[in-house]
Amino acid sequence: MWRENCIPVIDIKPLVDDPEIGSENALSAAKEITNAMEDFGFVTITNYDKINEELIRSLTECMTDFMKLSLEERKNFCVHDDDHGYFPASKDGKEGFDVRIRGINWPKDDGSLDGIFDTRCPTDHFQAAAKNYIHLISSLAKILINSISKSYNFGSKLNDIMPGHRSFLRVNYYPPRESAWTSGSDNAPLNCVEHFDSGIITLLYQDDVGGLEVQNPHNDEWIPVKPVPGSLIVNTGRAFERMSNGRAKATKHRVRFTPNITRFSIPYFVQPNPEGEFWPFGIKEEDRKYEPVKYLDWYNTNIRRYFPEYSQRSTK
Ligand SMILES: O=C(O)CCC(=O)C(=O)O
Ligand SMILES: [Fe+2]
Repeated sequence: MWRENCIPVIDIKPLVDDPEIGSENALSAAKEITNAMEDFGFVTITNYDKINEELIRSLTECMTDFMKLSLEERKNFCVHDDDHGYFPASKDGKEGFDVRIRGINWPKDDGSLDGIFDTRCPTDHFQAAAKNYIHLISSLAKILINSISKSYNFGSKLNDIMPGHRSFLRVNYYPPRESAWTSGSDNAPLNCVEHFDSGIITLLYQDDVGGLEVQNPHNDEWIPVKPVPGSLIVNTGRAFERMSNGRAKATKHRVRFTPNITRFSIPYFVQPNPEGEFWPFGIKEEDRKYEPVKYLDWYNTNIRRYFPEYSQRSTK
């Protein structure tokens, strides 16, 4: 447990080159990821070169242009009854834009994604950049879900609840501010409140400003998740913790306040079909710690209740 107080960095290329995990190298990358999900709930992965600087720049430039609109104009892109579109700053001062392709199927092996593009974007350029990002990140999601399924003997159970998935991309924009809007359990000034992610996994890009921290559940200490150029972060969501019978850990995280600087992060929240049922897959009935639940019911009763400030938005 918490072998060292720093988040492991893993080269993902062996797994991308061999997603069926036939080679020793792919197997050892898969194992390292599993270990990290159980120790920290967080891992930094390198060498997924499809998400490159240019792709990130085009998305963050579109978001920067959008932020030049007045708040009133930006609010035209809010979708109040569903989980996409613009969300203005609330408790922690962070704002952002959620973009969703309702995945009819889980991505095909060539990375192409069938789906319905739900989100009205501010410009065609924004829409194209978001679509492009979602296509490339969701093929990484598929590789990781496959690796998780193999490591935990899920069989096809997890893949079976992915068609119709409601994964979504969020572009988080932290405006430059002189002081923080909120603080943490230890009074640290924050830019993003302490929270768990709720889905299966989150694939997160953070820029080089820093500030992301994860809590060691054993001693409550906050550990920085340092920006590593060209990397992405993978973290465990509550649903995967449950599916793995508590072996993978969803760990609390937050973003520390940094004065007078704009910060971007881009999470892709991998979530199953809201109607999909899950339980500790691959575990004998008598050893299961959790009952079967439907994703949306479980989210509404468990997650929304405990983190109202962080989950006002639906996962439909
Ligand atoms: O901005 C970050 O680095 C983390 C954001 C985050 O945890 C989230 O949006 O769930
Ligand atoms: Fe998060």
